[in-house]
Amino acid sequence: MKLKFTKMHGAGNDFVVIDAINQNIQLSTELCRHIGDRRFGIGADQILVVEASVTPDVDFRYRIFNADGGEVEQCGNGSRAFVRYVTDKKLTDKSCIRVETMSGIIEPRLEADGSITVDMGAPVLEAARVPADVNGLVATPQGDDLLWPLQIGSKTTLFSLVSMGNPHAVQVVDDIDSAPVSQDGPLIENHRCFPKRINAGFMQIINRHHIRLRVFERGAGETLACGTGACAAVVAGIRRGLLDSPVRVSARGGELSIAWDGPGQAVMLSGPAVTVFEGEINL
Ligand SMILES: N[C@@H](CCC[C@H](N)C(=O)O)C(=O)O
Repeated sequence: MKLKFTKMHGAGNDFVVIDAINQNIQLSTELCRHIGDRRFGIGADQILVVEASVTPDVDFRYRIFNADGGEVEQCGNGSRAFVRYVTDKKLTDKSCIRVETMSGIIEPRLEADGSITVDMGAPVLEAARVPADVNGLVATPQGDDLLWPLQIGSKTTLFSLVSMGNPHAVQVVDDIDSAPVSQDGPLIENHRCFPKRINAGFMQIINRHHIRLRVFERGAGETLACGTGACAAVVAGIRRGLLDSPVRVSARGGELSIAWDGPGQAVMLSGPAVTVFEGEINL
């Protein structure tokens, strides 16, 4: 079988995007792993699948698979790539579209200047709903925020737990370049407190409107940028009184911008979405 695809990225977080409206494709875990493989397949952090929605008033269904083949709830950078894709492929002529994901509806908007802003919905801040099993742990109150002390290797680290539809554990570090991302990332991702595993964010605060961020993503390893990770880090930083909206997020692969007005409000994510090439793969 031949499958047409488009290779895209958002701030270096790269995707294989597949049109499942005009192509008949059944994606298995194995197939996603093969497509995501950088040596034997095409190579990507995530595989994004564009489907028609069956829900009234919703334009598309958007499915997200990590490079390890697991289907996940949300992908912020992918949602911008999704909009660029459906617009360029003329699958819609709307500038504001409603997209169904595993974790609910998101509303990305194509701005007049070509940039894309996504209403990512309100963050979930209760640890149990992230989900995290923190029974027995003592949370550290900081204002109205809670920091959870987790044993990572031989040390105890304080984490903010945030769900943007997908789970994030965010810690503040002094220096992002020397942060133990590759060493601690897998330990955090697979920590026994996180029944669905977790994305591990390492945030360095530059000033109240600017952070540097690295994310060890669940199912993909460290990526050059993580959109939901940027949302989660900014939400955590604002709740701890360390940041003010809007916040510029410098990732290794590019810049994102996050705005959030506080609990119960939607997080707005802006950033680039770029098409790299089109191709066809024999499967
Ligand atoms: N790169 C993404 C997040 C993709 C999913 C994540 N790895 C997970 O497993 O939750 C983004 O830009 O948000």
